[in-house]
Amino acid sequence: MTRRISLTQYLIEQQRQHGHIPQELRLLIEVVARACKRIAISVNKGELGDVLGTAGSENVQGEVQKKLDIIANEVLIEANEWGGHLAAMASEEMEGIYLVPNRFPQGEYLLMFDPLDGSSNIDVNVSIGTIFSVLKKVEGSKGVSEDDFLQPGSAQAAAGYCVYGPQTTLVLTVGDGVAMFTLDREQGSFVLTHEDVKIPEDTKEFAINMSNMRHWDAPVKRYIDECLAGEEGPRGKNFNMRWIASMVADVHRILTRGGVFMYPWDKREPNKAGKLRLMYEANPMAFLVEQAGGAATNARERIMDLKPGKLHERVAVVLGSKNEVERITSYHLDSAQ
Ligand SMILES: O=P(O)(O)OC[C@H]1O[C@](O)(COP(=O)(O)O)[C@@H](O)[C@@H]1O
Ligand SMILES: [Mg+2]
Ligand SMILES: [Mg+2]
Repeated sequence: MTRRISLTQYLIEQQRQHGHIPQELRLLIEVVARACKRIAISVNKGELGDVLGTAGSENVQGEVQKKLDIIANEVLIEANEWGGHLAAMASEEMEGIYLVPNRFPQGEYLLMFDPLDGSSNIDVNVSIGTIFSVLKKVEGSKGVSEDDFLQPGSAQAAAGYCVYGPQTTLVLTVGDGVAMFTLDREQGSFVLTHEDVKIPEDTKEFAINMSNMRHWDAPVKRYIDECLAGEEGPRGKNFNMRWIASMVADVHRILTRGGVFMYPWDKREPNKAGKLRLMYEANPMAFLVEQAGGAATNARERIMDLKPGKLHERVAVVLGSKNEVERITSYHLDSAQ
């Protein structure tokens, strides 16, 4: 039975008893959680809050922005800029980094986020989320520039997401396993509902957008063909498939019952490494998945070892149940020889 303590109590334990996090990081995470509560309120209002539909603008990646993409971005910035623990922020929805203005207290941390993940699901009332990643400014560096953000995922001090689904659930790691907190709307607080989350090493469930099959690379096709062959095929077991098209919701299912998620490189845009973004989608999810005993690669290398070249860098993603991720990665490495 999981202890029913609040996010605040959990973080105080992490700070005081286990010495895993400094006070500034605890307070920063609490501010992010408060922002997620505000976003959850907007998400829940839907049509009534005039938050659905497009905003009529494009982000730096050339994607049409939804109203909620912009609302969630503003909520996260407003909540965090006066917190006093941050030097700068970066977001999917902003081209450059956002320096905390001088009128606010300055801190040592850098916060990155995908304010609203699963944008195509907003208007159809399907689970969406917010993904975040926390880094520390490199010691001794004066001021803050984009270069300060370009650290590998292994340097993350904390990472998590909040999924706005049938329940609003915040999932967090500070490098000491993964914990899940469900929002108690009456109390207005996140309550611990799963501690020490573990992803089973094996699975019979995969997640991939099958409509891209004709664009895949041979090792991806080989892996999925083998899954589809079921009991009669080389795997000797039947596989199930799920694709929610919100990475947050797909990863949440994997953290809950296992599975493998893939958004591989494909031939549609051969010059891009993948669709998903390294710094504020792949790295935080990789940190969570590894902390839960799973694995995360770009089909060849560990995602958290990659040294980012730019803020909005893209990456191929294979994550989830360890043995399955290792299999897919080995198919890619074999084909390169
Ligand atoms: O529509 P597709 O190509 O299946 O892509 C779905 C993927 O795109 C994303 O929605 C991208 O995230 P954003 O909504 O933040 O741009 C992922 O959450 C999801 O896994
Ligand atoms: Mg996203
Ligand atoms: Mg987004």
